[in-house]
Amino acid sequence: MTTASHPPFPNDVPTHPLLIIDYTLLRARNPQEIDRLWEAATKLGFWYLKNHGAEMEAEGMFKLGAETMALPLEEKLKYDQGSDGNSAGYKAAGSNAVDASGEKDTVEFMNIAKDDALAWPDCAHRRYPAPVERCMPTIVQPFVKKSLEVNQVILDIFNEKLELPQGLLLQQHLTEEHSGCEARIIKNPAMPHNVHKRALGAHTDFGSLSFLHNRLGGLQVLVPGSDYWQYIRPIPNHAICNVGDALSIFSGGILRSNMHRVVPPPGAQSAYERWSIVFFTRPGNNRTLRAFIESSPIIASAVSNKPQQSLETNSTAGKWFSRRIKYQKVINRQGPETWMSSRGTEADPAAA
Ligand SMILES: O=C(O)CCC(=O)C(=O)O
Ligand SMILES: [Fe+2]
Repeated sequence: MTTASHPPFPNDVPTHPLLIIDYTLLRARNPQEIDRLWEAATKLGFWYLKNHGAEMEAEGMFKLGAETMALPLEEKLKYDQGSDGNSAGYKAAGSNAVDASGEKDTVEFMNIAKDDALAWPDCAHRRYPAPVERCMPTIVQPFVKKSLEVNQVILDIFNEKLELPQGLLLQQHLTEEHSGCEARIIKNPAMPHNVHKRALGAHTDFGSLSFLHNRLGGLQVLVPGSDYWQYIRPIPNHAICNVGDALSIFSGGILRSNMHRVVPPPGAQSAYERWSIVFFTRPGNNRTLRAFIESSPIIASAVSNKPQQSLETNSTAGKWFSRRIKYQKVINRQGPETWMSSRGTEADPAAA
């Protein structure tokens, strides 16, 4: 990994530590490592993952990202995700709000749907800029497949810890079913030292599991019980994993979908472009988002202990996802209520 080209994360900036989970131990179903993962996933919902085996694939995605984002803006805009709630495609900087006031974000994304990556050379939803199409079989597909594999192992472990019937969580996330699963390339421009614009507003992730690779600081979490943002320090070759809304809802709130945001990197790192690569595992579009109370006594008891929390969304994963994307868009904004319409579990005070 190329870390030499930018200054290290400053030592004088406070960070929030995360548990470091070893994927090779998880794959071997090591009971102690599973307990540590469980602690991380239920208390904060974030952890580092080492030895995940996707280091080379992520590196390929960083290179592809640089080539893709270097295209002229007008070329990238030909692949725009639009404003109707579709995620796949390009999201220009400034097209999403970062808060209820409608302030604009500073990041650009290229979202590549898992369905398109796996259907290539056919197309499931849409086509992508030339570098992405060219690298689909050599870089995107291997990254998507590795990420799916890692997240499936974690889902299977959560399934057992939640005492769900075998395979129930995996059935919500079948690879061959169309879903919002996607690979994302994120670029935030270098910012002048005195500019503190939020790159990505405070949010919870929409899907089940996020597998994130970043190099510069800027990711921050709001730790339960505290009211200030804390940086997560990037560690070379360690992915940052987190639970999203869908998995939190399926688990009756036992697994935590925690608020996070992205701000410019701290200290001398702020003079550099910030890049990240994410894979989001999300349920099949037709799966209903609700707690599995009939399938697990521990989920049933978690739900009955928090009667105020709304875990009956009456929404499919596809609709939930599409609503959140649509109402984040500045172009769809009518007022603060539009931002509220884009919210997921973070809007539910009982989930805090
Ligand atoms: O870039 C990062 O470090 C985090 C990105 C993120 O939170 C997201 O894309 O949902
Ligand atoms: Fe996120």
